[in-house]
Amino acid sequence: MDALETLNYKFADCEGLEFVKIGDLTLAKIDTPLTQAIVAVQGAQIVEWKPANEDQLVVWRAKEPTYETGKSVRGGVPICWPWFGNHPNLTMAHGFVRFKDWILMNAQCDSDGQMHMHWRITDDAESLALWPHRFELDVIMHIGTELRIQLVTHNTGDESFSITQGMHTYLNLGDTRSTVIRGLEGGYYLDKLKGFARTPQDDIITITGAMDRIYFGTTHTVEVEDAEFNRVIVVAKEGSHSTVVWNPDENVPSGMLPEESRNMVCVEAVNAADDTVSIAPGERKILGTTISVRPMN
Ligand SMILES: O=P(O)(O)OC[C@H]1O[C@H](O)[C@H](O)[C@@H](O)[C@@H]1O
Repeated sequence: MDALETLNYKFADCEGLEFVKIGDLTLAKIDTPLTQAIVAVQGAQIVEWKPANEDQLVVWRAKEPTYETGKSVRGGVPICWPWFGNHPNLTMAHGFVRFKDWILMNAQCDSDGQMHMHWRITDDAESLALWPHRFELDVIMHIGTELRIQLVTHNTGDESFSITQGMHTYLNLGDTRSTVIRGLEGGYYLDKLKGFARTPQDDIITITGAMDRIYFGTTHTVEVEDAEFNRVIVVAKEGSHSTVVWNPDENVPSGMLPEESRNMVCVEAVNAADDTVSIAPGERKILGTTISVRPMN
């Protein structure tokens, strides 16, 4: 049996779950009375998600992404760990776990159609060469009318370590030009497009061009009001004191067409820059995010 057949055999009793291969990647396709989602084994990455009763995806995926080993699918919720953003020496942004194949420890579908998945990776020779610490990393997903993801870092070594991390959540919008983002006003952000200049955010956010910002002191829920699709996407979080808001405008990265930036924004539950997390030997710490959606009117 190859890896795909093994997964389909092992989780054959889990209704609404099927494993398929696209390009290089093995993907879990979830289709239940409550929800539709795709999760990649590489990176334990949610690739797309919506509640079954929504017409449009809530978690966005590029129209023509590449499904390649060593590359995140453009969209979804890439897991960034153990560093978020650029590394001082390596060219690899957002850590290495988004490029690793994760082990699906368990998958279970409730009778109402809610899917639960538990993914794990641990340190190995390759990870230790990039980042010299022992760890066990779990991703717990509850996929239903809401999408809840928890990233649990367990320090299995005998020295403390420090991480930055993120749930790089892409949200699907009818049109950025008629979208506002509430919940980050009143604080400040570091503007990556202006040399990380510290900038106050007095008002609610509108998306008028490229933005790449880290908002600080933001533990609370953010609401993304999308007039075009007449809905509000709610991003709640735990264990995070910073939030990234990103839209590339026409400077799109690989795997995305320039016109597609009108239909997405990333609102990311992160621990970024000075918002580091220190984990003692034997300790576990959680970063979590919950995405939900409601009608605007
Ligand atoms: O292309 P990626 O490595 O997935 O990164 C995509 C984006 O992620 C974050 O939101 C960063 O703030 C951006 O600067 C970066 O361009």
